Amino acid sequence: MYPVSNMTNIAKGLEGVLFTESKLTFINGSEGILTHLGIPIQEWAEKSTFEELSLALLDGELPTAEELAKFDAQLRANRAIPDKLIEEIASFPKNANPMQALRTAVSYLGLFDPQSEDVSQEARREISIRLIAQFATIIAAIARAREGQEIIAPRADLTHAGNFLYMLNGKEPSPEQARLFDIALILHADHGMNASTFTAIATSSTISDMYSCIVSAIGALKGPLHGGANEQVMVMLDEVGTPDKAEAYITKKLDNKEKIMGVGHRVYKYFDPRSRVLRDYAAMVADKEGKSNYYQILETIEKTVVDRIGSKGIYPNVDFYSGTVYSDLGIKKEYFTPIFALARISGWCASVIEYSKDNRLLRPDAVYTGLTDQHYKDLKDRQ
Ligand SMILES: CC(=O)SCCNC(=O)CCNC(=O)[C@H](O)C(C)(C)COP(=O)(O)OP(=O)(O)OC[C@H]1O[C@@H](n2cnc3c(N)ncnc32)[C@H](O)[C@@H]1OP(=O)(O)O
Ligand SMILES: O=C([O-])CC(=O)C(=O)O
Repeated sequence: MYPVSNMTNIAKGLEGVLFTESKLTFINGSEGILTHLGIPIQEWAEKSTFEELSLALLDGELPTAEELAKFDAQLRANRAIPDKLIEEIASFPKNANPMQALRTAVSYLGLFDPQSEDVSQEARREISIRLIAQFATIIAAIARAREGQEIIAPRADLTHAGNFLYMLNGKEPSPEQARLFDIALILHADHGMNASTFTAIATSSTISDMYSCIVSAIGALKGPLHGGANEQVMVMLDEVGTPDKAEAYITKKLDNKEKIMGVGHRVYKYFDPRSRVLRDYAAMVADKEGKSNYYQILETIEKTVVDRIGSKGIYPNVDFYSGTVYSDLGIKKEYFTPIFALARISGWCASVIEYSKDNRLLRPDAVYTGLTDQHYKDLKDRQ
């Protein structure tokens, strides 16, 4: 008989387990507070840019104007992707899931990077800059190819957000549209030890290469319990149809013990502060464009959920309102999760770099609950 460990210490879902230190992101889930480098997310959204937050996360400090200008120039200079990759993306099956396509494209991109096997901190940072820049080009190319449209080359004279919308929609966005998208990217850039960041770190903890870390993270973000929820919220809105049907729809789902997408969070037991910022923009868009249908449905769903299960700590998360903002920018729901990745690439890279400074192999354990004292039985003796 082998010793069998006791079950009392299982932290299911690693809930509340502290495995490392980080100076990047702080979350207070009971009060709905999120900060990066100690600065509230609302201030980042109001005053900063995705470029600046990305650099601040990579280096763990606010950049000077000169450092930011250099980083911005590096991003602009690194937007192009290899022709071979463009050809490959153009040949992906049209019905492939865009997150599968992204995972494949990033893996393929790594084959062309002569630095890809270098796991030094300097190389990890240089690769990160290229990945942040090239994610935009890859995701826009995947969307265009999937829609049967011509792939558009990046432009160096536009901001990161503006250039992405240009490559995606085939026309330059207005400054307001580019800024709105920039804010959405800021809100999604990092979020502590979420499942995809943890996955990236787990891969990096074996001293694996940057591309492998990011490909692992894309796979984790894809699921509907994490980044995939934003697309599912739009599916729900289309199922509901009109605002007057929202309350009955949600009540029925909750009565049937079904989950509502875009609400609930492992850490937030109150409003996710990112959902408040996005709600304000969603409301603005609804008023301005007279497109209030989705917004009104969401408002009713929010009220019904908070009334019914707010006491369990279930409130809207970041995925709840983001889709309506993206829809207004002409983005189809199939691309919402890749767009989450477009922002989260900064957090993934920054977290891998931070963890690698004082690496320790991640290797938790499981309580063994299987058989003991068995012996191999020949196939012929098994029933
Ligand atoms: C960017 C992001 O990743 S944000 C999260 C995006 N994901 C979603 O929006 C998917 C919907 N939400 C969920 O599935 C969950 O809230 C998660 C996975 C995000 C977090 O789940 P957990 O921390 O494991 O919470 P858990 O499942 O223990 O829920 C606690 C209670 O709230 C209920 N609950 C949690 N989320 C929801 C939901 N979305 N709808 C209805 N009830 C819910 C659970 O059924 C459970 O009820 P019970 O105690 O009566 O059994
Ligand atoms: O932190 C989490 O578990 C999920 C989340 O909100 C994010 O990744 O943005």
